[in-house]
Amino acid sequence: MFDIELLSVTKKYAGTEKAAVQGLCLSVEKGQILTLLGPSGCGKTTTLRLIAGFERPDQGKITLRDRVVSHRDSWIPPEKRDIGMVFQDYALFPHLNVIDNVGFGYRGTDKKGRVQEVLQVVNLQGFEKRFPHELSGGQQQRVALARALARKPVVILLDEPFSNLDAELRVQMRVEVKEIIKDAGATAVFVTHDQKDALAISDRIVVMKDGVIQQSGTPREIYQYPETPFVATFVGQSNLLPGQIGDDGQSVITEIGQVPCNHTHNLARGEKCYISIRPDSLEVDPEGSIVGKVKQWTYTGESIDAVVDTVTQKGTNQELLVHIHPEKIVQQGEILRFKVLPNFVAVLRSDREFS
Ligand SMILES: Nc1ncnc2c1ncn2[C@@H]1O[C@H](COP(=O)(O)OP(=O)(O)OP(=O)(O)O)[C@@H](O)[C@H]1O
Repeated sequence: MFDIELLSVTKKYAGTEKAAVQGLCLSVEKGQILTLLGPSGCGKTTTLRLIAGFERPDQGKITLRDRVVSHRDSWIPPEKRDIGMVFQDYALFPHLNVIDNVGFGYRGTDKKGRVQEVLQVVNLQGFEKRFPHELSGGQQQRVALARALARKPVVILLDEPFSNLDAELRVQMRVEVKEIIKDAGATAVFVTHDQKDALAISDRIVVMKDGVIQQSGTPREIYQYPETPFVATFVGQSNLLPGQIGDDGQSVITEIGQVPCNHTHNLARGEKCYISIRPDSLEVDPEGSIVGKVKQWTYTGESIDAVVDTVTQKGTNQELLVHIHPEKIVQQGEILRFKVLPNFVAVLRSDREFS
C-alpha cells in the first residue's frame, strides 16, 4: 500500500524557461522513508512543496493514502492534507515552551496526553517547560519532529533537517530521526543534497537532476549499482571510463585493461558502455595489471585518498582515485600496481546522459 503517489507531475514556475520538475513519477510505501537527493536546483524542494500543497502542479496527479489531493480540477489545500512538516530551521515558536510548541495546532481530544506520548517518542521528557533558546540544536530538532508527529499525519515531510547541525550531531541525529520515524510507524519524505544523510536514513532514495529522476532504489542499489554517470559521481566518488562488454560477459574492456564486474545490466557482449570503479575497488597489489604513479595523496585516518596517474593503452593519461589502506606508507611520485575488485564496479549504459 502506498501512502504517497506522484504520477507524471510537472511544475514550471512563472517566468522560468525550464520546468522545476518534469514528469515526475514516484511512490512511497506505508512506513517507508524516501529521500529526494540531488544538487541545488534539481527540484527536491519543489517536489516536497507539491506533496504538501504549497505549490500546484501544472500536470499530473498526487495521491496521499487513497485520497487524490491534486489532479486537474481536484485540489485539497495544505491544511487539509494531513501532513507534518519539519523545516530546515525547525520553525519553533520562540515564545512557547516545549509543550506548547508540540501541541500547537493539535485539534484532537486529550492534547496533554498526546503531547506527553510524542515527547516520550522523541526522548524529551523532563524538557516540557523549556523554551527553544534553552535547548540544543538536536533537541530543537526533536521538538520539531514531535510537533510533526503529534497529529499522527499520513506523511511527514522533512526539508534538509540536519543542515543547521554540526558534523558530529548530524551523524547522531541521522540515527535518532530514523529511529523516531520508524518507532512512530510514519511514512516520510526527506530532502537533502547530502549523500551521507541519504544513505544513512532512507529505505529508498530518488536521485534527481534538472527536475527529472536519474535513478531510484535502495541505498545499496544506488551506491553499488549506479545507473548513470551522474549518480555514480554524485553519490560517492567514482572513476568513470568508457569501454565495451568483454567476451566473457562478466568484464568490461577499457583503456586501462579488462575490468571484472559482477553486474552488466544485461548488456550484450561487445556493447559499448561506461564503467564506474569506486576508489575502494582499486587495491594495491604487486601482481596487479594497472600501473600508476602517485600524483597526490591525503591521509584521512580511514584511508589514504590518492590520485594516481596511469597511462592508457592508447598512450594517453588517465587519473584514477584510489583509497589505499591507511597503514601503507605512500610517497608522492611512487609507482604502484593495482588490481580491480569487482564488488564496487558498475556498468552504465552508454546511451545515458554523461555529465
Ligand atoms: N518560487 C519560484 N519561482 C521561480 N523559480 C523557482 C521558484 N522556486 C524554485 N524555483 C526554481 O526551480 C528550480 C528547482 O528549485 P528547487 O528549490 O525545487 O530545487 P532544490 O533541489 O530544492 O534546490 P536547493 O537544494 O538549492 O533548495 C530551480 O531552478 C529554482 O531556481
